[in-house]
Order: sequence, then structure tokens, then C-alpha cells
Amino acid sequence: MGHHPHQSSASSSLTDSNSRRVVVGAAILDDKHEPGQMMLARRKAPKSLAGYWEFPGGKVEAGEDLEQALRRELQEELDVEAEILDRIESPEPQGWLLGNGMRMQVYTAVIISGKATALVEHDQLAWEQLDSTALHAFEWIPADRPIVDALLEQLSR
Ligand SMILES: Nc1nc2c([nH]c(=O)n2[C@H]2C[C@H](O)[C@@H](COP(=O)(O)OP(=O)(O)OP(=O)(O)O)O2)c(=O)[nH]1
Repeated sequence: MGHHPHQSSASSSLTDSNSRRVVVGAAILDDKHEPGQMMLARRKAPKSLAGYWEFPGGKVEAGEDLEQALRRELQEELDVEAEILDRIESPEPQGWLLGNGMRMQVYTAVIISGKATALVEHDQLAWEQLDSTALHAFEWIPADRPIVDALLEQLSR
């Protein structure tokens, strides 16, 4: 009895679809100083999210800081080297609340090397004007829509 609680809490931190893991995402811009377009990516999996558009990115791994994690994800998912620019300010400092209870921090970024390619996570990439109507015409993961608005607001400052 004495050992059980310890064991289960140690393993749950690795195996839960836990709400503590942080997600990082990128609003990839076409130009660092005068952005006109951003890139969106359409998910292939899981089934519940397949077909929805998102900010490319993923979960931060142990030992990484957020920007390192994001650069790694962009390399793995899109085969590009990226420079991370600014954090999109979120209502709470921990980041944007996602549908599954996780938090996501989103950064603007530019590609510094390579041509973005949909590899395993996505089946389509799109460049779109930084315009509210144009961007909201895509079927985003619902939790991402307020982030799109905050991005546009922040870029217009
Ligand atoms: N990458 C990304 N994930 C998002 C966005 N919006 C949103 O709700 N999510 C959710 C979907 C997933 O549940 C989670 C991110 O997980 P992921 O599957 O992209 O992470 P990962 O690449 O590290 O994959 P894995 O190791 O879990 O297989 O956050 C978004 O804009 N970008």
C-alpha cells in the first residue's frame, strides 16, 4: 500500500495525456520586417483533428526550452530551419488553453533555410494573407481562432 501512490504518480507523469505538457506553435511569416502572409498546416492525425488547420508545432520535450522545442518541431514536421521572433501574447502567461486542457505558446517565426514541405504530421500547407477574413475562412482547430485574432492584432501594433 505504501508504495502504490508513489509508483502511480511517477508513471502517470510519463503516460497520461497529461494537461501539464506544454505545446508550442509557430505563426510562420513570409518576411521578418514586413510580413504579408503566414503559413498554415492541415493535420493528418489524430482522427479527431484530421482536416483541421493549425500552427505547426508540437509538445515540448524534457530538457528543452520552448524555442528549442519549436525549432525542432519545425525541422521535423516541415524540414526547415526557423528563426523564432516574438511570442504572441496570451491572456494568461502559461499560454493559450487548448481543447484538451494543454497550454500552447505561439511565436512568430521566419524560415531561414529550406523549403517547407508537409512531411508526416500534415497533408497540406498553405500561405495566406494576414487578413482576418482570409484566415478565418480556413477550418482551424477551434482553440486556435482567438490566437489568429491576437496575432493579427499584435502585428498591427
Ligand atoms: N501543433 C499544434 N497543436 C495544436 C494546435 N492547436 C491545438 O489545439 N493543438 C493540440 C493538438 C494536440 O493535441 C496538441 C499538440 O500535439 P502534437 O500531436 O502536435 O504534438 P507532437 O508533434 O509533439 O506529437 P506527439 O509527440 O504527441 O505524437 O495540441 C496548433 O495550432 N498546433
